[in-house]
Amino acid sequence: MRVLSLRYFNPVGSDPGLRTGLQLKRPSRALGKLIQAHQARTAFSVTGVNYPTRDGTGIRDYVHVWDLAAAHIAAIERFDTICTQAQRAAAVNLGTGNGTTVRELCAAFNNVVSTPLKTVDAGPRPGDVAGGYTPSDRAEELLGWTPKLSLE
Ligand SMILES: O=c1ccn([C@@H]2O[C@H](COP(=O)(O)OP(=O)(O)O[C@H]3O[C@H](CO)[C@H](O)[C@H](O)[C@H]3O)[C@@H](O)[C@H]2O)c(=O)[nH]1
Repeated sequence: MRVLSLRYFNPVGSDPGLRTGLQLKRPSRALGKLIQAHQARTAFSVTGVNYPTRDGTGIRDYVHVWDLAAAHIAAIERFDTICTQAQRAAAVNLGTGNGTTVRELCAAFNNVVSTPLKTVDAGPRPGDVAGGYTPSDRAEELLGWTPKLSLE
């Protein structure tokens, strides 16, 4: 068996034609929670404000679903050259290479909504980590893939 693993970092976004959007009634992840708080006009809880990051909040690599879709197409097209009998398995990180903190995510959200969101600082979620982000050199080398869309 030959396996090509695509390791998404934090997928966000929707179809740029806006034919899809948030599908979950009770989202648990940051962007879904931001949308939920905005719609309900409640405060968004920033879970963890003392991490060793530039503003103390968790840092993640938010990568657009449209870019992830393009990576899948490239993976199918190049599968036989990446995964050979000699090299049967490969793993590729898919991220933007840019870390975004929760406060930066909130600021980006507020740039595109009419009513700015209020935030409240809260304790860290159990087991949560400061986070990280990934370079996409390997994805570029193997898949010819680079992310095209930013958080903005
Ligand atoms: O209401 C919230 C929700 C999240 N965050 C913060 O936002 C950042 C991102 O949190 P997410 O839950 O959106 O993403 P995680 O990377 O922490 O985890 C999610 O993405 C992972 C893969 O990247 C796994 O799939 C995991 O199960 C899933 O919860 C974290 O710093 C978190 O503390 C808040 O401040 N408030």
